[in-house]
Amino acid sequence: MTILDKIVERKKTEVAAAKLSTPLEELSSYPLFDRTCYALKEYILHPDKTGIIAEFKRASPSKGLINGDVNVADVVRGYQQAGASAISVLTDADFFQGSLQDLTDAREVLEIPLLRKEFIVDTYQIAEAKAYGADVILLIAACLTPAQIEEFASYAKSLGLSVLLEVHNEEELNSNLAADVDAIGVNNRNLKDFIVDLAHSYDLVNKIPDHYIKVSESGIADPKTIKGLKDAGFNAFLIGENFMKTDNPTAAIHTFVQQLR
Ligand SMILES: O=C(O)c1ccccc1NCC(=O)[C@H](O)[C@H](O)COP(=O)(O)O
Repeated sequence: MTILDKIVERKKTEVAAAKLSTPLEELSSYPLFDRTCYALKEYILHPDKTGIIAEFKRASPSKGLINGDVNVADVVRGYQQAGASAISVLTDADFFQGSLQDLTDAREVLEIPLLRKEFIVDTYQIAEAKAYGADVILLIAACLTPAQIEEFASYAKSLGLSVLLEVHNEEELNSNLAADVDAIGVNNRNLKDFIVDLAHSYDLVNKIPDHYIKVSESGIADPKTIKGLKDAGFNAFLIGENFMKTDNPTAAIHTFVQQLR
């Protein structure tokens, strides 16, 4: 069993418990459920922004603890001030030490799109994303069937959320080009063995239809890499560990962004 299989198994149990403790009708009465979301496409394509989707990530299966001594609101506020186009917050507790509270704490200080970075296996988690403050959800092709991706993307759209579809290879890309997806992310990290290789982005960029926002995800640690990915056709860059592993993620993103200009 791979880590990804274990995460997905754990998610199914977690969702079943959440549905019992907070039924969907209750979620939809949460104050944050009734709001207009920030549209991912608009912020990624905005000329004053960097295209960076900066991620708040305390820990990961591949690296263990990355940074246990950080405040989510302080970090994401700093990311926003540095010119991030959007923010990603991991909400998984068992493998990434995240929470839905982190998502809400981030929402309170942001005026740019907020991605719930989660392993979505059920539409319930999409409603939960909206109720706790997200504007964008992630659908991971390696965890879902093409029919689920269509259904989940359509449900997210009905709630006004943007949808980022994550793929790792050409087969996942070609089987899942759903109409309600806004952005396609190529994860440079293989979620089964954690090997990171930017070649995945370069191999797939021209195969992604141009009406989708194109995002390169994982393993980005050098501003020069962004220049190369932009020249190849990417609009956005998901970066977590490179900022989070430092003592001061806000200072790290500021320095990184200055080197982009
Ligand atoms: O990061 C991991 O170890 C990981 C393991 C298993 C499933 C997902 C995982 N990460 C999620 C992500 O996709 C990254 O957090 C995101 O792309 C940022 O990557 P990085 O800049 O390398 O932190």
